[in-house]
Amino acid sequence: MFCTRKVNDDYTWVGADGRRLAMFEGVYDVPRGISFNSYLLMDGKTVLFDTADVSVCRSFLENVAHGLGGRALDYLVVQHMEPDHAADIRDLLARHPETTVVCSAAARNMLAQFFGPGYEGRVSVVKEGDTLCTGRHTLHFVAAPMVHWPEVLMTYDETDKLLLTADAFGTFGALNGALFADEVNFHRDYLDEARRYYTNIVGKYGTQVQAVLKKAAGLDIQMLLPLHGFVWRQDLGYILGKYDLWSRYEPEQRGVVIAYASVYGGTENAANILACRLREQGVQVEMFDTSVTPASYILAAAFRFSHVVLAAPTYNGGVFVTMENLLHDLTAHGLKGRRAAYIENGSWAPTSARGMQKLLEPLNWETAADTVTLRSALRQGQQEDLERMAAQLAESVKA
Ligand SMILES: Cc1cc2nc3c(=O)[nH]c(=O)nc-3n(C[C@H](O)[C@H](O)[C@H](O)COP(=O)(O)O)c2cc1C
Repeated sequence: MFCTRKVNDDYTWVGADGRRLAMFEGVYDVPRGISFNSYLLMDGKTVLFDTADVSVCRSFLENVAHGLGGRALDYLVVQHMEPDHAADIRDLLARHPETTVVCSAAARNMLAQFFGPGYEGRVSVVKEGDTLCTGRHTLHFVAAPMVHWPEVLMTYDETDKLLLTADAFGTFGALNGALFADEVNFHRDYLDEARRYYTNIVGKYGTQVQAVLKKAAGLDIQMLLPLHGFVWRQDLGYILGKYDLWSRYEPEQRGVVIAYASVYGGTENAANILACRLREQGVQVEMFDTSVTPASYILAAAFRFSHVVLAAPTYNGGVFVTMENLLHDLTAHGLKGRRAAYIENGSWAPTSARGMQKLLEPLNWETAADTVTLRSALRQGQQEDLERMAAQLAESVKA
């Protein structure tokens, strides 16, 4: 049975929630599920914006059929070829031989890569500035290359003043019956997952996001329709403001993320003591054990806060493996402008601070405090080293 929601008079959400996915894109756990959004415009011509993930194909096709109410599907606008939105294209086009695919030239090539030959005759390639009139509605295509794939298009409906944003403004988390961000307490219940979605999936492409935000600033936008998460029809400045900060790599909050790795507890002990000394000085702290918390959460926290403390044992002459993994992730996402401090540990030749700094070199982070070196465990007098680190960090956080 169909499960759809009206966005407005002419647009209908025909997507689906997924709650059985263990790992989104094979990397990100999604304990609260994820939605795969697709939108149907019913006008003189009918237009579907993107398809959905293979896991929700049956519900999606049922929703589209219901939304069309027996009418032909004139256009499928493919804004993004990533399979969580494009996997159902083949099934959809098999059911609708009348449909023309509207997409960028890069998406046309990917269509052939994913689905083989046979679609060329059904594709109409559009580029930035091209329009499609469907009757009452005029659609403008806005190129959004590398937000976060090269073929991405966004679509601006100048009639209803809404922007279909592809993966931008998405969030992890199923919709659970809500469609609009103003139907939930987004700030309290979804912002963390929106940040984790943005920073991990789009975060590397801050420059490209800034370019799209500049284009968006020139449009009168009343609604944002992303491919995951909620439709924004109120307080658009809130989410646009977050995207502006995140894409400029500006922290949302002054404070310290402490990410530590520890085999036997010595490094963890030092990290806990440092957290106490920081709190005593009124500094906001968030702590993560890199062996327990997936890197995606720690990366998102590092985007949120201004300072990062990294604490890890030396491991076979290098850095303990779960910390090494986190540092690769931070570097891969190009997070700029954080200030860092390091706690290293080793039972015979502690070198993990140097190892961590080397891994983070491409980010050019400034160092905010003297490194603390443990030899197996904190020894008498080393509490003072941690106090000094906390004082230096507190000064830098409050600067
Ligand atoms: C597999 C393995 C490799 C290690 N390699 C080194 C090393 O190369 N240099 C060193 O000084 N300590 C090395 N250590 C020792 C740990 O770094 C040291 O015991 C440290 O104090 C552990 O900190 P923790 O109590 O936070 O787990 C190694 C330990 C293990 C288990």
